[in-house]
Amino acid sequence: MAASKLPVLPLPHPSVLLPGSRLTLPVTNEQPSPLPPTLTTLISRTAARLPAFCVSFVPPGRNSRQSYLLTLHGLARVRLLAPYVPDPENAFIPRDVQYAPNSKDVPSRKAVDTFKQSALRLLDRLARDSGQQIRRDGFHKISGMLEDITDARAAWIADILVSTVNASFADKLSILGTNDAEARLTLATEIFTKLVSISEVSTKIATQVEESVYKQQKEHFLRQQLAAIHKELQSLSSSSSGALVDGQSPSSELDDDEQHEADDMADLKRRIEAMEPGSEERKMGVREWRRLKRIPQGSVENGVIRSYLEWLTAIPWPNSTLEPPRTLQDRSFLTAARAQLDSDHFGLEKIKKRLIEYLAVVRLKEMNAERERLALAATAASQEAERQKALVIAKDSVADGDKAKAPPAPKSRPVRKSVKGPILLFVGPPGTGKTSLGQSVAKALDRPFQRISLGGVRDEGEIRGHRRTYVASGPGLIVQAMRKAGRCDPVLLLDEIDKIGGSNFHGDPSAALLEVLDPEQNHTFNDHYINVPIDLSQVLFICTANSLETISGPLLDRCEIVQLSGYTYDEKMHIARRFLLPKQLSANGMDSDHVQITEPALMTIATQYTREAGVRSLERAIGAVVRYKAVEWAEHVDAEQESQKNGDEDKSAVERRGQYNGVVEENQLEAILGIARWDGEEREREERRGVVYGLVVMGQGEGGILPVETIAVPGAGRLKLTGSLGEVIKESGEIALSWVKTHAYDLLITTSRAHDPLRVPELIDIHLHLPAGAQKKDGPSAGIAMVCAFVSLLTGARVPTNIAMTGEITLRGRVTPVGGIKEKVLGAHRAQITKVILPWANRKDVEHDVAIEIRSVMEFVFVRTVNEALVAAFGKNTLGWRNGPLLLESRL
Ligand SMILES: Nc1ncnc2c1ncn2[C@@H]1O[C@H](COP(=O)(O)OP(=O)(O)OP(=O)(O)O)[C@@H](O)[C@H]1O
Repeated sequence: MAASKLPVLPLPHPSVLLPGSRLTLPVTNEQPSPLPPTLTTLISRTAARLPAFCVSFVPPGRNSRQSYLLTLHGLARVRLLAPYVPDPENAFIPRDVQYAPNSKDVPSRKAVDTFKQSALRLLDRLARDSGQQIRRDGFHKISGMLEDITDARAAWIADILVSTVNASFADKLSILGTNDAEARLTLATEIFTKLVSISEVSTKIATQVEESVYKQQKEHFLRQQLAAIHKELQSLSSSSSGALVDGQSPSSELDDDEQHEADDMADLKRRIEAMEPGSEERKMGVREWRRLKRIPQGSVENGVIRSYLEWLTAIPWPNSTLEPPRTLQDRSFLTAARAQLDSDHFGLEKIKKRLIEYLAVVRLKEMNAERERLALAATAASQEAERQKALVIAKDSVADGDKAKAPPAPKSRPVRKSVKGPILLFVGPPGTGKTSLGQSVAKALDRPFQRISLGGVRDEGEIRGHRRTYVASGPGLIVQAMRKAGRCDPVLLLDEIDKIGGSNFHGDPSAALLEVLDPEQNHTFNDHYINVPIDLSQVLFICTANSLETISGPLLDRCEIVQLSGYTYDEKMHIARRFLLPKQLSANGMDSDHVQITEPALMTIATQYTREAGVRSLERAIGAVVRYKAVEWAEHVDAEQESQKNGDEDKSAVERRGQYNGVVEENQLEAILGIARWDGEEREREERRGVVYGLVVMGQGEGGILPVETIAVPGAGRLKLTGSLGEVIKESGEIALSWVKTHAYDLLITTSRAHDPLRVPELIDIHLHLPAGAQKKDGPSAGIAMVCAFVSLLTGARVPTNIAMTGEITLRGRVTPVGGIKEKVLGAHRAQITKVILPWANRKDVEHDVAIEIRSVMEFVFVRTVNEALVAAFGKNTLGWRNGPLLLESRL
């Protein structure tokens, strides 16, 4: 390593001079500024034998403010032996340096090849990215040189390339500090690869930005053009129509898009301004309005915000100025409510009584709340007066130079207290008037009524709305109903809450419903779309369900259950005459002069064309009859008019069609409604061995009869149960069979107490089936029916088909009470059962719930034990009791 002395010139940051490359710096006449020494590169044209770089000066032109240009040419690598300390006296004193040894090793082929590849790729990229032809040519020239270069010269060209390609300061420094040729090539390869990828990424980003800008510009440009075309067309059409209609241009509502757009926006703005100052909803409205103004019209985002604002401003937000309906304050409120309920519904006395109690509670609460409101308003008014007084004093004192503080303004939005009673839940079969009772309550309270159907709702979002990030998102059912109601205190009927889905991967709709119904939470109900807490505390919720089984415990907990059962035929007759027929007549443009349905005809419609607990099918059938008569009437009127037109001679048209007769008789029903659906069913119900009729309440809450069928088949002494039975009903079957087996000897089925009737005299299986297999059945109430069926099968005695029964049994042979007595008895009555066997403990239910007209036409036998049930079912002397039936007490 050769040592020498050379003068040192510090370069300004971030210049680095590499061997083989050139650097031009401006130099002023003044003293050089103390720039931080970056690299010690040596200078001397005269003093050194092996100079590190050559210099050339370009003197300034005539303008003396121009500086000299100093061009430096790098020659070799040298190391400064002592730290550089600038000497203010003499900037160019020679210092001790050491030349880097001349690397004799030729770098490996592989290193040279990869270096060349990376360098060529980089040069190619730079040439492509470069805007100037001259620079592009320069890069191509270097590429050409690079391809011809020898391996020994590769490291030399690496130095030149690194200083040419805009490498970073750190990279240039590390190249300068690496003397070994192979190491330098590897380093240069890394630098070039890095630069290529940086260039690729920045080109990509630049292209994307360019594209989006281009798109926006294009959209803007096209919109401008479109507007200009519209304008041009408008002026054309107005000038041409002006020529036609005396200077007046008829404008269609479809023409003036821009005007309507402006009107809509102004309307939206007005609605936001009308929101209560300082409220959450107003803040949100203002925020979104500002966003809307920033986003170009016609863009997707613009539409999304617009429809959000439409919703936000359409919700009836609680307002302190909203007056509660005066109806509640009226002294005759309860009498009027009673009259309303009576005018809308027949019967339902207990339910109406309960509703009147409910309305009385609502009224009391409202009156209390009103009193509190008045007291609050009085306090607020006196506070305001105080404030005004204080304000005047404060102003005076400010005028006097005294900086007294003005008293704070009172808080906005006084909260209106909730005035609702408990949440009512109407439970009962379809068509029993649950929805229409809700409507009557709303009418009585003089509030808007909205019905929300929850049947089949599986997605929480349907109740709570979907977040605005979803495509085509919108608010949930509650907010939709509130908007339609248009007031913050409507009556909302949540229909079919028993059909709402539970927790699944779409969330938990019933949990959302819980929040809606919970008075503790519903003053801040959160709809995901609206995203501002909504106060539902003024809403009166009424729920309906067909059965209570599928309603979750917490939901039931919040509700007060009001049970509606089916109607008797007698009630149906009244409802049909007083409500359904007049409703259908007016719906079909007829009146009672034109259609009269006779009493027997109406009864036939109710008994043979419909078999339901409610009156919906009955209403439909009556509607069909009325429509049929409406067609006849219309034809008759046409024929009359025709004859009048043709003069009196031509009466044949009317005669041809016959005279119109508005009376509907029983014998015309088949022509109008078709063959009766239930006719003859009773005849099918023939007495059979092993078949007994039980009483059930079905999924819709409707009572009816269900045959319990048994047969004996060759087998292994087992019981087989079919008919989509649940666990409880299966166990009931086992208990019934065990009881029969235990008493087989007493019932003369076997000849010894030790014999099993399923094994002696023959080995058999008993198959018990409950038809209507598609319907899931469960519950213990078929116990006595099963015992009777087994006894009938094994003894051959039969139970008459006019008898039906229900009751749970214990292993000791006791009959215990069951539920749904009213529905079951009504169902039995509809099915023309005349004798019903029921548990003794259910006497009170019959007494309280079953209408007197039903009790008077049906026989009720209340039994305490299975023995009594058997006597009631088979008759006193049918079964051959070994020791007399009443002596038979269970031995268990
Ligand atoms: N007691 C009654 N008096 C007069 N009309 C009645 C009575 N009960 C039901 N209706 C009429 O029967 C029709 C069906 O009643 P509604 O729609 O209220 O049944 P629902 O119990 O709500 O049935 P669903 O469970 O299917 O919703 C309505 O037109 C209603 O006015």
